[in-house]
Amino acid sequence: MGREFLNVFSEWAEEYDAYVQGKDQQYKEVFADYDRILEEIVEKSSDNVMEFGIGTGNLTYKLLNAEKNVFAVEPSSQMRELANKKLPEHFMVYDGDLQQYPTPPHKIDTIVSSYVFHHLTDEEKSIVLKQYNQLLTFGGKVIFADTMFISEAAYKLMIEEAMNMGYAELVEDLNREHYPLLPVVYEALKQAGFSDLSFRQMNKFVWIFEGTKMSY
Ligand SMILES: C[S@@+](CC[C@H](N)C(=O)[O-])C[C@H]1O[C@@H](n2cnc3c(N)ncnc32)[C@H](O)[C@@H]1O
Repeated sequence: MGREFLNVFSEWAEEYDAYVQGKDQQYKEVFADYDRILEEIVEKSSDNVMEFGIGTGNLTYKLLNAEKNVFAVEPSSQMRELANKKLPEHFMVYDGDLQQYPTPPHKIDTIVSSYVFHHLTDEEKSIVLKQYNQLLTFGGKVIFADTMFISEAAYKLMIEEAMNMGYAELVEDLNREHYPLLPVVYEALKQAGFSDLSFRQMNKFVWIFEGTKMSY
């Protein structure tokens, strides 16, 4: 699992930046306030950041501009190629994913991702959050932005709404991938040893959640 959706992104890579800027009506609301979402992650981040699933490098770019030290991981070679064009010449983007990644060369006090966590099943999410807790320095944070739903009913309603709008691609996406429920993520974060948990809704689909490592 984990890399099961990779071909979607390899095919989507060239057009991805147009989507996040609202090119496709079906995904307009998913990417509403995209830049503000990334900027909020940057504001919350400390100096030594690990980023998963960097895509074309939009969040990485903002993190580097804010003078963060970034260890960037992305499994799609097409996405890595596009990110390399956007990012500074000698910046390395590593081949890796949410579950398997190279060891960071420096300590990590913040782990971030945007629009990525739903590639894992709930069980896999729980496992990796425990690993991230181990990876982080004391007081370190996990800060993820992704599509999430407050309940199963809210998830179903969103699929129904997309169906009524005739958004076949979005309906297929919502049915295929593992968009989590907030209470499930809350419990997984707690079980993984994170405290000071917070969830903030950024648009109709996307929330940013945050947890702090307060014990070893
Ligand atoms: C919707 S894009 C988000 C890209 C970028 N983070 C952004 O906010 O624009 C999802 C990215 O996650 C990557 N991805 C897919 N499966 C993954 C996995 N298991 N672990 C890490 N990244 C994954 C894809 O290749 C793609 O670049």
